[in-house]
Amino acid sequence: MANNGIGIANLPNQRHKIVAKAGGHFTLMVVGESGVGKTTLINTLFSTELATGKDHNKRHTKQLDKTVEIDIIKAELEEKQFKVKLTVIDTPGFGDYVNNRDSWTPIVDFIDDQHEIYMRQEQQPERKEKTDLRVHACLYFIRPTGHTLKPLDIETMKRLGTRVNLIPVVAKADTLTQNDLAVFKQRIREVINTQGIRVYSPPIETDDEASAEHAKTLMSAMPFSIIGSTQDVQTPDGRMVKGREYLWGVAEVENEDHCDFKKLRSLLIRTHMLDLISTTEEIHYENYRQAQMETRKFGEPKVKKLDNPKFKEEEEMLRKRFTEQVKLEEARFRQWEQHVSDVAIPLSSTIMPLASALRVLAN
Ligand SMILES: Nc1nc2c(ncn2[C@@H]2O[C@H](COP(=O)(O)OP(=O)(O)OP(=O)(O)O)[C@@H](O)[C@H]2O)c(=O)[nH]1
Repeated sequence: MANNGIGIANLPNQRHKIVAKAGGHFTLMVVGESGVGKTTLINTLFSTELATGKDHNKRHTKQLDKTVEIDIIKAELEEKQFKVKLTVIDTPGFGDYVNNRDSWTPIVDFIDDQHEIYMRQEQQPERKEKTDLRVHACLYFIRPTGHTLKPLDIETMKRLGTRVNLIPVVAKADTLTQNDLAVFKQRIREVINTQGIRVYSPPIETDDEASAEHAKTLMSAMPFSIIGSTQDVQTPDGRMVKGREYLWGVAEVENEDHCDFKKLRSLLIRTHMLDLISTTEEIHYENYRQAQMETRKFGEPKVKKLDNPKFKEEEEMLRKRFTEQVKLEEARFRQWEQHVSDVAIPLSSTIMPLASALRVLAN
């Protein structure tokens, strides 16, 4: 029978057409210390100058405002007539300070707030045009120290993993030797396991051997080592590739022997974008919704957390200083009072006889 595009068997094609026409909406968050290569990777991933780098000479001035910022970059990408509205959430300022305690708070709050905004919109009678900035994947950049995860990495990843599809990446993989990189990745995997950090794992489809195999390869490569570069360079054997040139040769972005960039790109853009979107909806958003529904009445606004731990710390310090100042002033006042009463006693001893003499005179 000729396939005329009608029937249940054609549903996947129909769905493909509908989805292709409507396009997708994908939100990617990047978290990592300054200069770890976030901007470069974003530009390498999407082959465009999507994100502009920061002025690294001015980085020291960030110490003054002491907050992690949230930058939103929007772009529309098209590949093979499939449009994707891409939103990249950058988080400059993370890990830049001497005391980085709680520097994950603005990031975690942003993720929660997006779930909250979406949930509130769903509860409205008119639900057509929803603003949706729920984060579908979060790339966590690990500095290539070659040692292990830092406490800040562990604490932040723990909090991110329960809220979002967390994908850890080892940044600037070209700065480590292949051997050191393998050891570093193994150590990170061990810490992730022992600390119970939840990371995104692609689903293993039992009915599709090829994709199950692909998913397994992706999983075993976690945390993905990456090299970012938008520069075209020539390899010693004459190929033009995206990479970074060194005296010893070229570190190639798309060479699987050099790093896992291709695997990461495949996961994000080619094979698992839809899964990242649906797990965000079905797991992370549902978790948030359920947790909120258990503690709030329908339609009730969220109690805004004013107790940012960082502000709380400052408030506590101010209160202490104020109390000390008051105590000091009180002591000074008491001293002065004592002094006044010491002076007043001899004075009263002269005034009193004078008063009785006057009274006698008056009589
Ligand atoms: N060796 C090496 N250097 C890299 C790599 N990726 C980026 N860099 C360099 O690292 C520096 C910082 O890169 P950015 O992409 O601006 O880093 P960032 O994380 O966006 O930094 P902020 O914008 O300050 O948050 C630049 O000089 C890049 O050329 C990489 O994979 N390997």
